[in-house]
Amino acid sequence: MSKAQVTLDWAKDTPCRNITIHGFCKFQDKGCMFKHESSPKTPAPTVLARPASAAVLTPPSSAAQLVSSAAALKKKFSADAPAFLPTTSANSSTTSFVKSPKVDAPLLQLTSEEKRFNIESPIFTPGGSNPYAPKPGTPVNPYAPASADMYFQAPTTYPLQYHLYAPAPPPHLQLPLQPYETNAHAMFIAGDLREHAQKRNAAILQVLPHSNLPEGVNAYHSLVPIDTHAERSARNFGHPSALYKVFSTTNGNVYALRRVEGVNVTSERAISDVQAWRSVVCANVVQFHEAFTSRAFGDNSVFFAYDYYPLATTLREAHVSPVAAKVVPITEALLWSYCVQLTNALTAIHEKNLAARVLDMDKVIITTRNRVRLAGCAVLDVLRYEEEDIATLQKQDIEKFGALMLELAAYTLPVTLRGVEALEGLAFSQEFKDCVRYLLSGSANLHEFTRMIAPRALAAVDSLACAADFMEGQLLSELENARLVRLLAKLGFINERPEYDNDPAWSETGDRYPLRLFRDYVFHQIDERSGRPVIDLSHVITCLNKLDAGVDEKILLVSNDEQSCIIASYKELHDLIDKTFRDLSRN
Ligand SMILES: Nc1ncnc2c1ncn2[C@@H]1O[C@H](COP(=O)(O)OP(=O)(O)OP(=O)(O)O)[C@@H](O)[C@H]1O
Repeated sequence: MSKAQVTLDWAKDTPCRNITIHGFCKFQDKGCMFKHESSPKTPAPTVLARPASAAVLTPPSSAAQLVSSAAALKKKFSADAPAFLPTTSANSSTTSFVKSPKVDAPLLQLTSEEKRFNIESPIFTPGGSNPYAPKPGTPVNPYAPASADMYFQAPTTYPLQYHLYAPAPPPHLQLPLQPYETNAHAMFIAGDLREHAQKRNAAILQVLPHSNLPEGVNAYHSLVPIDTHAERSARNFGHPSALYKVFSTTNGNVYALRRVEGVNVTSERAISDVQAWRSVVCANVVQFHEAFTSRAFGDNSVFFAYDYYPLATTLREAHVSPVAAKVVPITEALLWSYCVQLTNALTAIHEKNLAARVLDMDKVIITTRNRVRLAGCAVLDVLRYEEEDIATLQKQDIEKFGALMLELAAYTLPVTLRGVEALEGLAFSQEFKDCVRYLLSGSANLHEFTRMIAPRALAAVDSLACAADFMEGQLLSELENARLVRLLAKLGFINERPEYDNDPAWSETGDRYPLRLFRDYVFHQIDERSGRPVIDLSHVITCLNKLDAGVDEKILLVSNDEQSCIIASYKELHDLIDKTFRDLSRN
C-alpha cells in the first residue's frame, strides 16, 4: 500500500465538498478520494420521468443537502429549461399555428435597445436561436404541465392585481415637498395610465381555451369574440355579423376579424376591388387589411381583417348604453372634437374615391381617450357591390354624418324632446347648429364644411398636441426603466453566489470584490446617526443610471467592517459587471 493511499483512506467517508458546492465533482473518476454517493454521475431517465410533486416535495435534510440537491437539479435540468422561459415558438413547427402571441403582438415587440441587449447577452434572447431549446432526443421537462405546449404560456385565470402597485396617496395625505424633492410616483408612469395600458395589453393577450370556434380562419388563429352582445343584429349590413380578436400566422400581429354570415359573393371583383381600402391610411379610420371568403364556420361567410384596438367601445356603448360601466357625458366640446375627426375620416375616404357607407353610433369606435375611428368600412363594398354610384354614396355619407351628430347632441335633451325638432332645442352654440343643419341639407360639400369648422379644427389640433406632450412626458419618465431592470437582473445573477465563496476572484483581494462593495453602496447603506437602513430610491436610480452609462465619476466603496476601501469609477464597475456576467453565462 502506497503512502498516499494510506494518507487518503480517511477521506472515503467524508462527503466531497465539490458535491456540496457545485452539485458534482469533475474528479470523481479521476482520483478524487472523497465520498460521492449523493451525486449520481448521469441523470437517470427514471428520475426525469418522476412526477414534479415527487421531486419538489422531498424535503432536504440539511442546508448543505439543499444546496447540493438544488445544484444537482439545476445541472440535471439545465438543458430542459425552456418551459420556464417566456420565449418564441422556435420549436412549434409541429403545430400549424404559432401559439405564443406575446412575441409578435405589436405592443410587445422588442425595441432596438432590447435587441441590442439581447445580442450582448444571449441568455435573455426572446427570439432567434434559443440557447435552452431542447436538442432532439433530450428528455422532456418533468415540471412542465403534462399537456402543455412547451412554448405556450398558459393564460392566467386571475385578473392582474392592480392594487399591488401602491397608488399615490390622496392630495390631503401627501407630505409637503420642497421644490428640490420628489417622490417615487413622480418618477414613473401615472398610475391610471399604467393600469389602462396593462388592461389593454391583457386584452391583446386574452385567449379563449376550449371554445367551439374554429381553430383558424385562413391565416388567422386564436379567435376571441369581441362583441359581448347576446343578439346578433343584421341592421347594419343586412346579414348578422360578429367581430373576433385574432392573431395572424403570417406575422403574429393581432387583428380584428369581422365575419359576415351567410353571404354568397358572386363577383370576384367585389373581393379584389375592396383591397382599395388598404390605401386609406387615416388616424380616424380603422385600418383595413384584407377581405376573403371562407367556410371555416361551416357556412358561406365573408371576412374582413382590420387593425385591432384593445378595449375599444362604440359611441353608443360609451355615451348611451345603460350597461356601460361609466357613461361619458356628451358636451359641445366633445361633439366638436368628434366632428373634426369624422370630417378628417370622410375626407381621407372620399379622396380615394370610396365611401364609408356605414356611419352610425355602432360603427364609430373610441379607441383611446376621445379618439374616434370609423369601424364598419369596406363591408358593404363587398355585400352590395354593384349598388350605387360613388358620388351618391359620398353624398349619403355626409348626410349620415349630420344625422349622427344630431343624434349624439339630442342625448343631452330629455327623451320627449329628441324628435325632429331636437336641433332647435339644443343648448349649444348657433355655430354648432348651423354646421349640423348644413350637413343635413343634402347639398353639403366636405371641403366647404372643413372651412366652416376650421377654428374648431385648430382647437382639436391643440388638444391633440397637448395629449401627445403628456404621453411623451410619461414615456420619458419610463424610458430608462427597462434598461435598469436588465441591469438589476445582471446584478442579481452576479451577487450572493455562495458557490464562489472560496473562489479567489470573489474574495476580498479578488477582481470581483468591488461588485459586492458596489451592491452595498447602492442598497445597503446605513444612516450614520440613527444606524437605520437608508431607503432612498433616487440614490439607487442615480447610481444605476450612472453605472449603465459607465460614466467616469469615481466613488469610494467601503466594506461594512470598514476594513477594505476601494476607489472605482462607474465605468470600471460597468466593465467588470459585463465581464463577470459573460463569464457566468459561459459557465
Ligand atoms: N377594430 C376594432 N378593434 C377592436 N375593437 C373593435 C373594433 N371594431 C369594433 N370593435 C368593438 O367591437 C365591439 C362590437 O363591434 P360591432 O358592434 O361593430 O360588432 P358586430 O357584432 O359586428 O355589430 P353588429 O352585428 O351590431 O353590426 C364593439 O365594442 C366595438 O367597440
